[in-house]
Amino acid sequence: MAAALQTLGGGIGITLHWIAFTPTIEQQATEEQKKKWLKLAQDVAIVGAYAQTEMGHGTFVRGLETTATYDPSTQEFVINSPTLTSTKWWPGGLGKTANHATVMAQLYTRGKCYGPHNFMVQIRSLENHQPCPGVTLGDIGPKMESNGNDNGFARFDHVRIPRENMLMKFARVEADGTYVQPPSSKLAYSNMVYLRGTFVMSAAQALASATTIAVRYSCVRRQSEMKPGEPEPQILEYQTQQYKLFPQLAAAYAFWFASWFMTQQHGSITGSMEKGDMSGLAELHALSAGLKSYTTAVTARGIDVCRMACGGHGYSHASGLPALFGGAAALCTAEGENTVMMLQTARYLVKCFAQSQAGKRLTGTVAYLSAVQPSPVAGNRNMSDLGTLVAAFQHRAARMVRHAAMQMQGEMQKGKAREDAWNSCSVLLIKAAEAHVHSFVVRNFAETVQTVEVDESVRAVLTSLCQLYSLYGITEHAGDFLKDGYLTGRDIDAASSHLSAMLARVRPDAVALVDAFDLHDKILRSVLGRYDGRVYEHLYEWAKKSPLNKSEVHESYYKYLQPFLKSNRAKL
Ligand SMILES: CCCCCCCCCCCCCCCCCCCCCCCCCCCCCC(=O)SCCNC(=O)CCNC(=O)[C@H](O)C(C)(C)COP(=O)(O)OP(=O)(O)OC[C@H]1O[C@@H](n2cnc3c(N)ncnc32)[C@H](O)[C@@H]1OP(=O)(O)O
Ligand SMILES: Cc1cc2nc3c(=O)[nH]c(=O)nc-3n(C[C@H](O)[C@H](O)[C@H](O)COP(=O)(O)OP(=O)(O)OC[C@H]3O[C@@H](n4cnc5c(N)ncnc54)[C@H](O)[C@@H]3O)c2cc1C
Repeated sequence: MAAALQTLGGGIGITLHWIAFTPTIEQQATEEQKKKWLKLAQDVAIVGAYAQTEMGHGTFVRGLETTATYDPSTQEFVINSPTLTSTKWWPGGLGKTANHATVMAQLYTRGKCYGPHNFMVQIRSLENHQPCPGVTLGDIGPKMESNGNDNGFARFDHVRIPRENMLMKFARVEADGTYVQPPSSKLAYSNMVYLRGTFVMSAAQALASATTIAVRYSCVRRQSEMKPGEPEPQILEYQTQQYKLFPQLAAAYAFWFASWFMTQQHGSITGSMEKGDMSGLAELHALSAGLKSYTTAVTARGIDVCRMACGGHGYSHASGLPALFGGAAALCTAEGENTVMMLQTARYLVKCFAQSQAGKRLTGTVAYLSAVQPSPVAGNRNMSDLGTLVAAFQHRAARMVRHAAMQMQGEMQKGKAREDAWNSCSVLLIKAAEAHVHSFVVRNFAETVQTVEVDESVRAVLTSLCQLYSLYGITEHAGDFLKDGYLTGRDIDAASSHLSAMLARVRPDAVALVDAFDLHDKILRSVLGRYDGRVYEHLYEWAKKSPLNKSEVHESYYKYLQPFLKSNRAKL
């Protein structure tokens, strides 16, 4: 259903109905409210948007300007857009598709502001789809990609909704206007944590798609001479092509396994939260924010590497790679801009470091921060051993977290306010948080390949892929590992030569590794990545369908070129 609506063409966007609007009802509505709206949403009897971001604020949720003011005399909330910058801006489906929206607004009752909360607002008539009274709607215009989705704007002119339309699972407003606190003010943000977790899977899927296209095409494409007089080789025989593609292929698997962990963590922690135990929320937020930021950034860069590895045809929309890149680029900004998200993870790491310094034993994804010894023990390490590689990444992350936190402490000891010290160390903090997430992805990848129930021959291939991913990370960030002598130059050279060996070892399984994603041609939508490998015939057919080829001489010749040529010839 969703796919059908999605492919209806321009102006229809139902993605956010499924990934944001409906989950918000599931996570933030009371049982009573779920009875009223959840089935309607699940059956697409209503279509919703998740309207949080405004023209003036996306990152800083506490700065949102839309207001929801409680009127006890009518037991209604008045939803209002007081300024131009309070206009809701970007929500998917808001422009032309949705007839409902969960609107994030500053809640006012009895003259006091209680911060951002979610409200269910009907925005279009269920009869004729016209905007409801007081609601102004529209599309925000063409974007980098995903132009089939009507990301829209909305303004509210004192729109009245019943008190019961405030999503009240966590916080409540009683009939007399009394505000009842939630167990944590951040529970209103819970759906963002959920969505960020799903972005990790989207990143894996996007990178899986891009590597499928590029690896298959690299087996079809033959170019140049490796040895004089020999036939042109498949471009995948070039080590440079393997160096471009196989780390992205390994990352797709690494991120897919990380998304398994994220899904499991989200389920178990939200399960505990349902029973009132909020203790896991902070780590869940930090992990989802960091993984979302890290995986989407690596994926966007990786898709562009795949695009470039396909030469000119990679730049054509026939490849499917520009569209994938545009989508992945959106994942870097949406649902929490990547820098801001990684800073959230850094904030959590600095807190955990301080607790560890105070003697607390750390657990979960930060346990290694307490265990790692500051003084490195140099020596000839076995750079093909997964345990050695995981330990190297954890040492690097622990060192960088410690360094950033100590730098910040130093700034504050010089008299800087905490916020100023934070800002002046934020580049170090970002790098430390990235190293932390990278070490988590490596450890999780290694643990998964060692425990996942597969045939031993498959385990061997996945182990090679994990070694390749880890060795690539070490050689790409060699300076971080060399800095305190934990790894030596010899170790880095060993890592580099093992990486070359891994490229050669993965080569025979490369096509099987992408075929394992089982991405149908209809999903891949790529002439270059076709399962049957008949690229050139279908590239020609694809080109012939270009709108410009509808006429042999395009109308622009008569309008512009012909007069221009004539006038130039007349001057000769
Ligand atoms: C191997 C692979 C196999 C593959 C198999 C293939 C299968 C087949 C699949 C098919 C494949 C097909 C290919 C698919 C390709 C897909 C890729 C293309 C997709 C393209 C789609 C385009 C994108 C569409 C979707 C877009 C959806 C976007 C929706 C939105 O954007 S909604 C709006 C999102 N907005 C935000 O996120 C706002 C961000 N800002 C904030 O969250 C907050 O403002 C803040 C930055 C966190 C700051 O908040 P505060 O100021 O309040 O907090 P402060 O920093 O002061 O901290 C206070 C304490 O609060 C804690 N805290 C903060 N937030 C949270 C929280 N959420 N939860 C808990 N706690 C929180 C914080 O930690 C502080 O705590 P303290 O330190 O203890 O004090
Ligand atoms: C394709 C797409 C779909 C979207 N769908 C939805 C949707 O359905 N619903 C919805 O509500 N929103 C949606 N959004 C909006 C999205 O959530 C916001 O764009 C996103 O949260 C980023 O906020 P912003 O645009 O205000 O960026 P800004 O925060 O203005 O970012 C600009 C720059 O400022 C920097 N910056 C900001 N704050 C800090 C800080 N504290 N420290 C350091 N640097 C900082 C950022 O790192 C960035 O470099 C969508 C966006 C896109 C692109």
